[in-house]
Amino acid sequence: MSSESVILLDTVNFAAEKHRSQRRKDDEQTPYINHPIGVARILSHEGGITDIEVLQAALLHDTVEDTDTSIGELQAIFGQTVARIVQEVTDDKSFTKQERKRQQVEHAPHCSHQAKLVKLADKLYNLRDLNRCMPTGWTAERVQEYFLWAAQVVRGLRGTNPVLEGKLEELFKQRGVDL
Ligand SMILES: Nc1nc2c(ncn2[C@@H]2O[C@H](COP(=O)(O)OP(=O)(O)O)[C@@H](OP(=O)(O)OP(=O)(O)O)[C@H]2O)c(=O)[nH]1
Repeated sequence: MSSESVILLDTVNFAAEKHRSQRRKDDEQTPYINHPIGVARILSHEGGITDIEVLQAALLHDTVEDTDTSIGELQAIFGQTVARIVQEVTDDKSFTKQERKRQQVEHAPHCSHQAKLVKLADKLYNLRDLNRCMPTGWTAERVQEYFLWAAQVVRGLRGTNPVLEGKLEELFKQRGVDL
């Protein structure tokens, strides 16, 4: 097995252990790990990304925001670059949800190219997931609001990956949202 395959298996195993008890918000309570794996797969299979550190960061992108993982832990195990990308895509949960949403829009254009890739794939996954089924308790209005907000973030990520941006643009168009 190639050393990169070994690294990716180690990374996905770390993420799976960290997200072990978490579920998505859909009625089926899909295991949360499906999301980071899907984000990494979008990058490799649709975005044509082979940069292993971007793929690792995608697998780990919610570990600091949503589990007990620290950036220092990621740095020690996976190195400085992977930890830095994850840091860039991690919301500061000490702020209100509204403020975090505002910060994502403001920060998107200033992220590194690697972090922008992870953010694009993350949004693509979540928007497709919303088209697949509504999270428990969500209304059609909340879904539309998420699309509108996501478009603001994606506007700040333009010029990063034409394929992913094209697919996002199509999803926004279907909802009547201009990019
Ligand atoms: N579409 C969808 N999303 C789900 C599901 N389960 C969990 N999520 C997560 O919910 C978040 C979007 O919901 P919001 O209402 O905006 O945020 P909240 O988590 O603070 O409630 C996203 O996380 P996030 O880290 O806030 O991502 P993002 O909003 O930064 O993209 C998404 O990954 C699901 O079944 N479907």
